[in-house]
Amino acid sequence: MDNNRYETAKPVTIISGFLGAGKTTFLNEYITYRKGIRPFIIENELGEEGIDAGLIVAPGTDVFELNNGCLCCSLNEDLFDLLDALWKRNDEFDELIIETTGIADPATIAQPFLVYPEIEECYKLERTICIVDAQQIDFQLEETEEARKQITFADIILINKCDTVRKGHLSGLEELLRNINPFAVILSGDKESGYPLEKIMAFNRDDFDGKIFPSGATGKDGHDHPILHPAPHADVENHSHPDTHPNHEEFHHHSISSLSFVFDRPFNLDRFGHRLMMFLNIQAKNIYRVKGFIWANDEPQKVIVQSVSNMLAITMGERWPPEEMPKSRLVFIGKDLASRGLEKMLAQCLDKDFIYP
Ligand SMILES: Nc1nc2c(ncn2[C@@H]2O[C@H](COP(=O)(O)OP(=O)(O)OP(=O)(O)O)[C@@H](O)[C@H]2O)c(=O)[nH]1
Repeated sequence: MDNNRYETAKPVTIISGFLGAGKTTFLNEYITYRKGIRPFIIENELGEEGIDAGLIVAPGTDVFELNNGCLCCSLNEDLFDLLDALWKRNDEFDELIIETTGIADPATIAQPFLVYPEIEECYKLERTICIVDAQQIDFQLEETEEARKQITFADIILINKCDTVRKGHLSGLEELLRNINPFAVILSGDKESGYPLEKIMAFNRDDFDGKIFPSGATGKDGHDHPILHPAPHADVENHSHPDTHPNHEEFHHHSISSLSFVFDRPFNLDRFGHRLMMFLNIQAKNIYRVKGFIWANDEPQKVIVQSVSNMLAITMGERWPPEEMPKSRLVFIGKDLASRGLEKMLAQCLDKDFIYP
């Protein structure tokens, strides 16, 4: 990267938050609010199948997908290369936004921006926002370390999904979050009533510099070694099952793993919704997140599948492009995922009578 770029350094926003907290939903609002400012978005997803990029609503938004790994560990080296490559076309965008995976440690992703001078010259980390699911966060804090790390490193904690909890719950939650991170600005909102974007944009990280480094991350000074480490190899398994056509990709990150499925035969939508709901109810403690698009019989549109814990939402997306053979893509993220059971359950929901054209 060239030197003396400080004046033109691109502002960077990191959006973190546990699986399904509402990062992509917030990102869509953020981009809409910043109309006229050209964002470049880095979408990092755990599974082989990138789903989030397809859920970005602003047309023509520049989205780069980094899938099948986590920027905070296995893809950390890729981030450096990407930032380098991106700088060469820096006249094409005004700001950089990174949406992390739901289990990323944002401190590791932010570190290069804060302590690596070559990057700091070109990119200025303006804010890290942690999206918190008002309803699920107690469970997530109890069950995982990742949710706590994300809150600890945030400049701004945005309590999301306030529509799903009672008002009284929010004051207790705010106190809990303040105990975890006393330095963050705590805000709240939800997708229906909106987010306090003006306050978020007014936040100036420089006012807080030096105060918010948790253990494991360091301030601007004192580093004389490269921050980006070579990636440890992800543990990848690949199976193929000719009768149902799913592709499995599994890798482990901390104790959380993901399973991706691709099916080229349509689902029976009623059976799918019913079976998945039952499965989630039984497995709610293990399955943190399901997301994807499915091809359902007789539906000209993609069917969007979203679940956080055992809350399942099935909605209609855009039409399948006529030139594209529809395919269902589903990602399951959780602990001790039973791949055989999941595959069997999904295979049972396929439309058995479908005949390939
Ligand atoms: N009730 C309610 N649901 C919400 C709100 N925000 C997001 N959701 C829903 O929560 C689900 C997950 O939202 P996403 O924005 O995809 O969450 P995410 O954090 O990007 O998910 P991952 O990238 O998989 O970690 C979707 O079904 C959203 O529609 C909200 O404020 N209220």
